[in-house]
Amino acid sequence: MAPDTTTTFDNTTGTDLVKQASISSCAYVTFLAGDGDYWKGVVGLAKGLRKAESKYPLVVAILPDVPEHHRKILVSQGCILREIEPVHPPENQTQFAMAYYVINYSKLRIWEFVEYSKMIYLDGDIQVFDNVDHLFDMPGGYFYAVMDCFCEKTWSSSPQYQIGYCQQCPDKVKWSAEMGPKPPLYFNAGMFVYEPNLSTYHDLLKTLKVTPPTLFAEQDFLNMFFRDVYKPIPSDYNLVMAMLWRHPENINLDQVKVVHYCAAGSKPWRYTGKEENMDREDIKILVQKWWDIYNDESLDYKNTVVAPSGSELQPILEALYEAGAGHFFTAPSAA
Ligand SMILES: O=c1ccn([C@@H]2O[C@H](COP(=O)(O)OP(=O)(O)O)[C@@H](O)[C@H]2O)c(=O)[nH]1
Ligand SMILES: OC[C@H]1O[C@H](O[C@@H]2[C@@H](O)[C@H](O)[C@@H](O)[C@H](O)[C@@H]2O)[C@H](O)[C@@H](O)[C@H]1O
Ligand SMILES: [Mn+2]
Repeated sequence: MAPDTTTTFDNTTGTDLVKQASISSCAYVTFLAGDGDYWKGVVGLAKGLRKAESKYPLVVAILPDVPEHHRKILVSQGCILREIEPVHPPENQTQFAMAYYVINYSKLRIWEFVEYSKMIYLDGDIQVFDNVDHLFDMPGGYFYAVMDCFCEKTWSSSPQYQIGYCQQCPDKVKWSAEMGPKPPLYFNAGMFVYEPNLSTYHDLLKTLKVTPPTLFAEQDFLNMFFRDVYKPIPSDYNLVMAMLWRHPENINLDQVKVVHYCAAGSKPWRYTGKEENMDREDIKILVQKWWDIYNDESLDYKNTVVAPSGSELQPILEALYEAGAGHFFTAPSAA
């Protein structure tokens, strides 16, 4: 849990100016690589979190190949940029489900962000339509994420797909014993709640060195690594798009808070409607909802929060700034 900073101040009037300043060191974090168009996803996410009135910042773990003009756009939208070095999986002839998945191992760097006690990772192709800040209050020590679905063609080379087994409907086609041990619950790595920690970080990198890459790259690796502490959370917190046509019985679109545009052809900023399932009415509505936020100028970040001077507030602002709230306002000017 994020540490609560109980701060009370005596001032000349002897009143407590601040009963409780809970500077919770929590933040959302996403990942951006390359000079392509995923930066649009990150801008959409930053504006979506603002629209959902989240009280936490969005950190963007960026690879060195993200160009300066994309970085400037993200900063202008209030993002906190953290440049990371790529993480490469061991040399191997693995065919990833998507060739570009190899860069996704770099996500592992976010365990190094220990200035935050708890973070929620969100892919750049995710949008948050309702406030999910309460996820930061869940008990610590676990890895929270939404269960994935094995029914898309991207899974076609997996044993699950070959027998038609999916954890979303385990009784439809049962896992047969001769297939070996039933796979443990498996999460989608596009959204998860985790606790940055240096020893976990070093353990991740050390374990990666001796783990042959597999179909879903870092997603498979994270599922293996956090298997014993993984706790499923409802799909409202990460609607893996294919669930809409694969397991509609498991989805209540009215309750969905977070949408993951991971199905082929569903990235809103590239949407043409031509790929399979992309002509569905629910997809068109979700893509339009993403664009409504992306195009909403009232959601653009404005440097509106500047520390007001004034002797009364000064000691509070200095304490808050020292306690790490510096990303909410500029350094208070000397009294
Ligand atoms: O060219 C790329 C590809 C991926 N990503 C990041 O890596 C995440 C995972 O890739 P993607 O979402 O495309 O995988 P999917 O969830 O669709 O399988 C993206 O959301 C982005 O945050 C990126 O920044 N640039
Ligand atoms: O690098 C592996 C990626 O694997 C996952 O994407 C997949 C997975 O969800 C499949 O189940 C879907 O069928 C597929 O569409 C989707 O792209 C994560 O979303 C992404 O963040 C990243 O970890
Ligand atoms: Mn994604």
